[in-house]
Amino acid sequence: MRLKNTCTKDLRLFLHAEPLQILSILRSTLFSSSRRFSMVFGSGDFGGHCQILIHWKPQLLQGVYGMGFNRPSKIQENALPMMLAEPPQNLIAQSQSGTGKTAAFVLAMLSHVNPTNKWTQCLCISPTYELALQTGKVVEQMGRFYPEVKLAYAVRGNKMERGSKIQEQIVIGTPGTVLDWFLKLKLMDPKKIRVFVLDEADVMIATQGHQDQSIRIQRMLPKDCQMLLFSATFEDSVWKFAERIVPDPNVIKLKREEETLDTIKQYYVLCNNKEDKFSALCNIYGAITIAQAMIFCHTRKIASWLAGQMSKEGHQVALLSGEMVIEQRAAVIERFREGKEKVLITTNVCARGIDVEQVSVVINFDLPLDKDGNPDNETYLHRIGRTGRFGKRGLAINMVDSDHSMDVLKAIEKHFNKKILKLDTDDLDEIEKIAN
Ligand SMILES: Nc1ncnc2c1ncn2[C@@H]1O[C@H](COP(=O)(O)OP(=O)(O)OP(=O)(O)O)[C@@H](O)[C@H]1O
Repeated sequence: MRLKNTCTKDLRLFLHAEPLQILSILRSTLFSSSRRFSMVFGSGDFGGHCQILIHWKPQLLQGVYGMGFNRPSKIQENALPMMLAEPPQNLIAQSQSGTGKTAAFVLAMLSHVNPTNKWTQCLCISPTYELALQTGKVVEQMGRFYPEVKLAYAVRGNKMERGSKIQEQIVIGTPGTVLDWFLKLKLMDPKKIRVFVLDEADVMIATQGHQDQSIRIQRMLPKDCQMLLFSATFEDSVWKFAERIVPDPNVIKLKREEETLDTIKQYYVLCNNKEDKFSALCNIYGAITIAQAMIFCHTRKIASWLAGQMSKEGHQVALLSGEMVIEQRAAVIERFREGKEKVLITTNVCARGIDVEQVSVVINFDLPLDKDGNPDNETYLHRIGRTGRFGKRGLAINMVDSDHSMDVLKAIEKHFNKKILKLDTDDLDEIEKIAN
């Protein structure tokens, strides 16, 4: 067992260490001195220095390695020791999109479950149906060598009978349905929950009613239940919410300029109108090979116009928008994930958090604005985070078509303190260069 540095921030564990050895080192270094500490760490560096996931259930390690994970990301390296500690530690954690937060808390949930107990012990709430299903998929994949652990989805459409009891140890759902399962249908006992995860806290509070529902759920849980909250961004409102949800937390937080990943290159293109933006898009497609792309538009009308134009050009296009029922949306995302369509055109909210590995380019056909027409930095971050997943390189291209959208771009640039470079889409050589 080689341990380079025993300071909490820099704890490095190397492959081939026995799980029990690791555990005892973790206990003696991380947890004995102070129960509460915070860390700030750099971005985009998957370092390669930490080589093992701390674990002791062989079925779970098998699942982790079976997913092709052989080293943890920075957030996993930092958060897992706290999440897996005894006694359980509470955690508020921020990490950029696509850096492995979901995988981290899924591993924590799976490791805390007692499979012989046939009741719900771990509860994860997600802001949308799609995200709940996506997280469930990770549970299924990671837990596939651990079949004793079962999963249920507390989402709209999953009809349950009042008074029946949920035997699944892990429940993933959206806040409204989870509340119904607790209160109206009495399907599970909140007092038996040992791990509570709130995922995508920033998206959660942006959805009407979810904030209050989340707080109501949290209040029903036992005092010693482990509370974990994750978010890609931490505006003040998210932070206040997080503190209400997670008492006495350990905190992992990023500096503002670390919020955008260095692995995602950001550009803007100057255009005059939507037709002009479309021809810039065609030039980009003509110059570089794009595995899969996501294109964000401000309105459904523009999104469907663009989908029509791109289809005429021979692209396989999928359109995702808010007016679709959730099952339709899930089906569109699934087809895109399977690579049946190469382009996904969408409006704002429903595409947050979607994890599709092959997305190499994100295009903001329209820059993100909040409901008052101001720059929406959080949404920008979520959108560009659909590419550059897990240390891969990604490209984000913003279409600017007015003085106002230029102002929006400048404001976003200033907010994240990251340069967004100009791209001339008439110059094919230049486009080719940025893709390399
Ligand atoms: N240790 C690992 N090694 C290799 N790949 C990993 C590892 N952890 C996660 N991944 C993969 O990286 C991608 C992003 O992971 P994940 O969805 O957990 O990120 P996230 O931070 O939750 O993203 P978001 O904030 O967008 O929801 C997924 O495809 C996942 O399978």
